[in-house]
Amino acid sequence: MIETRKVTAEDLVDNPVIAAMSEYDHEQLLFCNDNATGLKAIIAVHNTTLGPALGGTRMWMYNNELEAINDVLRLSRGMTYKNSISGLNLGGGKAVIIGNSKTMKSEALFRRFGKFVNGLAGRYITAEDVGISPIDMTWVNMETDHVVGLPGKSGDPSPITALGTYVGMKACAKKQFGNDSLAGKKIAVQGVGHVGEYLVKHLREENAEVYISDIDEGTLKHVSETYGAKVVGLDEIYDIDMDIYAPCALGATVNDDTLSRLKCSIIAGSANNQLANEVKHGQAVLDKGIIYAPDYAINAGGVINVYAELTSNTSEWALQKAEGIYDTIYEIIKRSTDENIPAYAIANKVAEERIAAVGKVKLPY
Ligand SMILES: NC(=O)c1ccc[n+]([C@@H]2O[C@H](COP(=O)([O-])OP(=O)(O)OC[C@H]3O[C@@H](n4cnc5c(N)ncnc54)[C@H](O)[C@@H]3O)[C@@H](O)[C@H]2O)c1
Repeated sequence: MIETRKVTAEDLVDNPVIAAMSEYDHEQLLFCNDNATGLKAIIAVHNTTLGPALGGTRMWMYNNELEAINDVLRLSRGMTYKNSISGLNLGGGKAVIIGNSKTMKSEALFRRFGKFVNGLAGRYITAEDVGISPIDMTWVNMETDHVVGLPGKSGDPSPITALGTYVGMKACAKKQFGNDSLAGKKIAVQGVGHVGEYLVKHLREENAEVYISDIDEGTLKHVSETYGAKVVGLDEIYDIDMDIYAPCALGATVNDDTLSRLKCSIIAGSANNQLANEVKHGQAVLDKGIIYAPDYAINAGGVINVYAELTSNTSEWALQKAEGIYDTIYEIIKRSTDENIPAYAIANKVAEERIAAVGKVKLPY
């Protein structure tokens, strides 16, 4: 997670939006409006030093423009860090469509959005995010080639995200326990949806003792029976005796309350924005001697998957690249321990260092 100071109503009175962009060095913010289709969207290009800005499009009923601006600025910056730390030749971008994803979708709206994306001539490449389905992206694709993750292309990113999370967890085990075996380790996986289920499969194949929770009873029963994982309550999961906590559902589950209860010595999962407050809880985790695998580094399998599609690499290449998350996480947590600096801050530094180094030999895209 990359925290950004939120733009306030006062900022917008005293300063133009561009001042908010300059705070975290965003390159471009494109406001898109089309009365005929009802499209209201914002595309943010944060940084293109490493390559074209890639990041998904989110459709959300924001309460006001300020919320949408804040979200797109924060998310696009996060993509710059994720793409950089993953060693991809991609910058960071994101788009938000302001509207109700249940009632406002149409072919015309997404084709109009696709025209706006196309107008950026490849500086921004879009993909699915919250509120967007594959069919929506096929409509976008009718107007622009700058789309990834289309049906029939690189496919479901969840298995590769789970693989990256699994190997990242093993890297944490190596640092914390002296070897990377997860056999016999007590691991609590919160949320056994697309990524969580594949992760449980890897863990059970290595004979870890796996505990699971999920709000969906059917999913819980399926995963428990298929892999022999033990079901625990939604809140109980924070209190059980465990070695590793793997958040794979919600953000902000590492917070004041849970940190006073968690008995684990590793936090490694696929969920985005795991630390409720990056600075406060990143430091608290370090102080408690817990190894934390920064979320955007450990869950980068999905973006690696679409990068393979973009660069015409094979799925084997993507799998191999995702296995490299082991080394990425190990380097971050080793530096975190050696320098006594929270892991999230080290991850940010590593991402920034790569951008600065490559920036010396390359003009922005
Ligand atoms: N799918 C990917 O490739 C990918 C890539 C990067 C990051 N992520 C992140 O990983 C997480 C999981 O993604 P996913 O694709 O598996 O999503 P998903 O929706 O398929 O699975 C999430 C699961 O969490 C469950 N859940 C919701 N609230 C819960 C709660 N309070 N307690 C326990 N379980 C709860 C849901 O019922 C669901 O089964 C998300 O945070 C997502 O943003 C996913």
